[in-house]
Amino acid sequence: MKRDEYYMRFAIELAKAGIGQTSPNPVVGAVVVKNGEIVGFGAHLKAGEPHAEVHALCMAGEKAKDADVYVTLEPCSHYGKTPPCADLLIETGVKRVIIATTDPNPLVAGKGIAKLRQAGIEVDVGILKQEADELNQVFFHYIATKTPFVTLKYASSLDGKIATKTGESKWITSEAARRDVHRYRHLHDAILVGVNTVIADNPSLTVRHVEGGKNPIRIILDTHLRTPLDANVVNDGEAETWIVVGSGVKEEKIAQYSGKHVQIIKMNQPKIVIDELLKVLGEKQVTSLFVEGGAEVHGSFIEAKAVNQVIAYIAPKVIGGKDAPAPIGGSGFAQMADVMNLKIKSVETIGPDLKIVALPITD
Ligand SMILES: Nc1c(/N=C/[C@H](O)[C@H](O)[C@H](O)COP(=O)(O)O)[nH]c(=O)[nH]c1=O
Ligand SMILES: Nc1c(N[C@@H]2O[C@H](COP(=O)(O)O)[C@@H](O)[C@H]2O)[nH]c(=O)[nH]c1=O
Ligand SMILES: [Zn+2]
Repeated sequence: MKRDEYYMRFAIELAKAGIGQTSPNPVVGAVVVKNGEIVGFGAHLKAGEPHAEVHALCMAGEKAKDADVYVTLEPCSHYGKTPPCADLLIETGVKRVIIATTDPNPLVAGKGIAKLRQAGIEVDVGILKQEADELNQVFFHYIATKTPFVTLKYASSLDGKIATKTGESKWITSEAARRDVHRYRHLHDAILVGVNTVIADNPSLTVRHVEGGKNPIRIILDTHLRTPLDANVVNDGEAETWIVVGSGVKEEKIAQYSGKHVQIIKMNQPKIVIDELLKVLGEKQVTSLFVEGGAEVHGSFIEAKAVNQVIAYIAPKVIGGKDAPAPIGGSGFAQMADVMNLKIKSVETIGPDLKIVALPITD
């Protein structure tokens, strides 16, 4: 068993090579071992390209016959954009397949394991399952719900303010914390802010502090289409930009943005309903959504119970003032019995700031 964990840990490390670039696929790592020697390994790097097992078996060549193969996710058994790995493992004549976790994709979900066993291959499941599941929390959520995994992020002062009473907010957190935020932007398919943030901050919402970072799709919640025509997000062409508006917005108003680098998404209700929005984004293959505020948007996602992860950056500063805004707007919960409960997943310092990651407790 110890050897199995050793090789699976290596496969998990390999899987991380694809983090942030395999969407809408999961990240997967694979290691081929023969007579106690690693003879091949691989990771899935991009949707549509070969799967981890294919890379690993290709590297192993002849040595893959009668070998042990460690995979962090159940080998696929269907023809997606690539042929099924289970069939390749069988054709190759491997002896044993060790799997960390099953694949909830209805097209796979146990069929890969069944196929291998029917072919007489020994299959062990569950080695380092916890660590392997952690890698693909976004993929597992998306496959199950067809809506994006939502991370809500805010930066506040020690006394819980996201700006001064005059609306100033540059900067609350440090350069180091903001770099960390850019890493999350790179990892996400899309980033979302409300039109008030666009009006107040004129943000670019791009990834600048990360080498080779990819810019997520920029989504602006803007019920009445108030996004300034000269805003960065509308003019810089740096990233795909969608403005989500309510059904009451007039076509001639939408026409004003026709020459801009934006796509207007008109919902079928006057107000933007978060659950509807998430379905629309899921249909557009947005598997992960980074909600960066402001307070009203955060309030609407919390009230819709549409948050899967909260990341709070707390700066050792005191802004004060009853009129200075707090991170979560909206009407809020009246009774303590109704508040949103979370479990703290991690607390760390980044530069002078604190970073807390918390996961909502779904009863
Ligand atoms: N004001 C702060 C933040 N403010 C975040 C704003 O909502 C908005 O996303 C930024 O102004 C966008 O800037 P950019 O041009 O996209 O880099 N976020 C932070 O993490 N720390 C802060 O101090
Ligand atoms: N990336 C990955 C798997 N991904 C599985 O296959 C599906 C994508 O198939 P395709 O469209 O052909 O790329 C994806 O939804 C997930 O269920 N499976 C594996 O055996 N190994 C891999 O490395
Ligand atoms: Zn596969």
